[in-house]
Amino acid sequence: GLGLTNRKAENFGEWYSEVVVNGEMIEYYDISGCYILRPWSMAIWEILQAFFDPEIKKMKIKNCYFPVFVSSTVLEKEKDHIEGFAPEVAWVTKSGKSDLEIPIAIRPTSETVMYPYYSKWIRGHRDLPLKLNQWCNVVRWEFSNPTPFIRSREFLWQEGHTAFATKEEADTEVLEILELYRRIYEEYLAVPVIKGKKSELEKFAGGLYTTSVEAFIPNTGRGIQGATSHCLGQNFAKMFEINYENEKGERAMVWQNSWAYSTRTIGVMVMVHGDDKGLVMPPKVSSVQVIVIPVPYKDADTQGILDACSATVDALLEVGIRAESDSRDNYSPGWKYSQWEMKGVPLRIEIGPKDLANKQVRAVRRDSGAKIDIANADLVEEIKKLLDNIQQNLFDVAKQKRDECIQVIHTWEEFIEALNQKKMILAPWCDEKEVEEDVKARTKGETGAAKTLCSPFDQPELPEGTVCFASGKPAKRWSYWGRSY
Ligand SMILES: O=C1CCCN[C@@H]1CCCn1cnc2cc(F)c(Cl)cc2c1=O
Ligand SMILES: [Mg+2]
Repeated sequence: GLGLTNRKAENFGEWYSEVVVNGEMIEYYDISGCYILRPWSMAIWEILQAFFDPEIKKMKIKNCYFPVFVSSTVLEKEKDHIEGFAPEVAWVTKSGKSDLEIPIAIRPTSETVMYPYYSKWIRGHRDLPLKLNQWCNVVRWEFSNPTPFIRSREFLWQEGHTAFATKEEADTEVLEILELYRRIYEEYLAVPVIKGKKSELEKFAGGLYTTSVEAFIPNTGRGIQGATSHCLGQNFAKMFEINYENEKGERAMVWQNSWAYSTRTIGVMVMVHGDDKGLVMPPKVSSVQVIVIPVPYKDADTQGILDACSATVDALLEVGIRAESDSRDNYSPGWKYSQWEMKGVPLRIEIGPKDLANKQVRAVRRDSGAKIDIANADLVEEIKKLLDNIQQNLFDVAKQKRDECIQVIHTWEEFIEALNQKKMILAPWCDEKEVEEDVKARTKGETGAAKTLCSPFDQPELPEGTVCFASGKPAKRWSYWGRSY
C-alpha cells in the first residue's frame, strides 16, 4: 500500500531514500552512487535553470560546452591541484578490446579542460573580461556514503569560469553570483541559507578565497554547503599562463572566479520540507502546483463533476498556474489524495456533487492540511494567494526551525554540549588553521568531526577581549561550526 514505512524523526536516512523514490524523483540504478533523475525532480532542475540562466546572461556571461574527457597529461599538469582528489577521478582506459595509449579522465570539474584555451584566447586587454559558463555533468568516484542528490558519483551542475583584468571586478562578481545562489535557495526552494566565507582549511585549495551559501538540516544536525563561489586570484593564471598585454603594454595575469550549484539543491529541499506523508514541494519549483481531483458520488452528475474539473484546470492554466486533473477511473479519490501528497503537490482541489451544486471547489493545502472552500468566481485569485502563502509559509517554518538550531557559544564545554545537541554553532574564533585542525581531531567520532561551515558576512558584535572558544587566543571573527555532509 501507499505511505512511508520510515519516519523522518526516527530514521532520517531511510526516510529520505524512501521519500525520493516514492515521490517519483529518483530511481536507484544498478551502479552504486548513480541515480536516475525522473521527471518529478528533473522539472525542478529545469525551473532553477530557467531562473539562473537568464540572470547570468544579464551579466554578459555566455554558455559554452567543453569536452567531458581530460587527458591525463592535462589533468595532472598541476600535481598540487589534483593531489588529494586523485582517488575520485574516473578513467577511460580502453576502447573496445584495445587499451588507450594515454588514459583519459572524465571531468570531475573543468578547470584543467578550459584554462589551456583561456590562455590561448586571452591575448590582449580587449579579450577581457572572458566570462563563460557550462551546464553539464561531472563525475567524482566518491566512496563515502552515496546519497541521492546530496552525494552521487555523477551529478548535474553549472560551472562558471570567468577572467578579469582586475581583482575588483572578480571580487564583485563573486558576490553577485553568491546572491543568485541565495535566491535559488530562499526564493525558489524556500530554504534559508547563510552567506559567508570558507576558512583557509575548508576553502578550495586552488583558489584565493571561497564564499558559499550554507544550509542546515535540523533532523541530522548537519550543515551542508548549498553552492559555492570562488575567487581564484591569479593562481590558475600562473598555472596555465593566462596573461595578456595590458593597456600600458605590460604583461599581466588575469584574475579569475569559478562558481557552481548542482542537483544537490534538490536534495536539500527534500530534506528540509519533506514530512511523514512524503515530499512537500514549494510551489515555485513544483511541476504540478494544483492537482484537481473529481469526487463522484454514486449516480450524482459524474459528467458534470468531470467537466467542472477540466474547467477548473483550464482557468488555472490560463493564468500560468501549473494545474492538472487526475481523472483516472481506476483509483479512488482517497488513494489519489495520498499519492499526490506523497509527491508533495502544494494544493489539491476536490470537486464533489455538493461543490458542484454550490458552484465552489474545496482546496486542501499540503503544508498545513487546511481545507478551504472557494467560490468558482474567486478561484484564480484565491489559488494564486494560496500558492504564494504556501511558498512563504514553507520558508518561514524552515527558517524558524533552522534558527532554533543555532547556538551561540563561548567555551569548549558549551561547544561540545551544543555539538551533541545537533546544533549549528556560532562561536568566536581566532581563525587559525591549526586550531580548526585541532577541533576536527578532538571531535572526530562515528558521526563525523566538527568543522567550520562558514564565517558569516553578517558578523555579530565581537566585544574587545573575546577569546577563541577552542584556543583561548584573541577571537578575530564569529564562525559557524558543525558536523556537515
Ligand atoms: O567548486 C568549484 C566551482 C566550479 C568549478 N570548480 C570549482 C572547484 C572544484 C574543486 N574540486 C572538487 N572536486 C575535485 C575532484 C577531482 F577529482 C579533481 Cl581532479 C579536482 C576537484 C576540484 O578541483
Ligand atoms: Mg568532493
